[in-house]
Amino acid sequence: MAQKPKLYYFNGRGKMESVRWLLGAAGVEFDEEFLETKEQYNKLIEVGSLLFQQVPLVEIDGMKIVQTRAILNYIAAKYNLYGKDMKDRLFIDMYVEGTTDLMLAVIPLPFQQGDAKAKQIDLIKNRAVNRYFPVYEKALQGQDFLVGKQLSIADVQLLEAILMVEEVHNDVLSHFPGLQAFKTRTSEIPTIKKFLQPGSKRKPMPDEKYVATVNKILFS
Ligand SMILES: N[C@@H](CCC(=O)N[C@@H](CS)C(=O)NCC(=O)O)C(=O)O
Repeated sequence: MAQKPKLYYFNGRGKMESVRWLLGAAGVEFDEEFLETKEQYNKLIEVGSLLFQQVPLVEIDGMKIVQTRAILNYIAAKYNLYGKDMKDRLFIDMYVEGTTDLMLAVIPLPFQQGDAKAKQIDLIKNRAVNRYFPVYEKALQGQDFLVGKQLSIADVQLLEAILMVEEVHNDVLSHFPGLQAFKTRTSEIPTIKKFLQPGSKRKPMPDEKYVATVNKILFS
């Protein structure tokens, strides 16, 4: 039996969360090693596991792979979540880059304070409502999935992004009926439903402990 993928990252969302989501949606079980100390991180660098001295790192199919996009693309292709042809993949990639950009606006929030944080919160709403969500609302008109007739990484990441933005602005979908329906529909897909249940590998909103661990390992 093939070994389960193993994820190396902090015990929190960050750049690894989309990988957890994608494996969850694919129905693939995985193990995790959480970085708690600088020694652990330095050791991964010393033994040559981190190509660019950065996590996320995923051990899968006998390889140690880094760079979030590369990891996600590999998993999406392996588990048939990457469309049926080159043209599908092109649109999937564009949609995924959009949700990635939106989520990259949310990820730094726990590390920010005061005015900078307030500005970032405003920016997130502005970008979600005026730039990104209208595109997905339109793309979903008359169809269940963003690209073609099957679930892809683009849908999985869109649901992740919607839930993430809703944690900051809970009314953000109020003018997007298509996205509301998409959220309900996609959350009912059995593998995703399971991933959304308490006790799954999905990480909660980052807390102070997570922020302190990341700061200690990367910035001290
Ligand atoms: N392009 C990389 C960036 C990864 C990245 O910035 N990782 C952070 C943790 S989230 C890191 O390891 N930083 C240490 C460093 O850059 O020296 C990716 O998307 O995976």
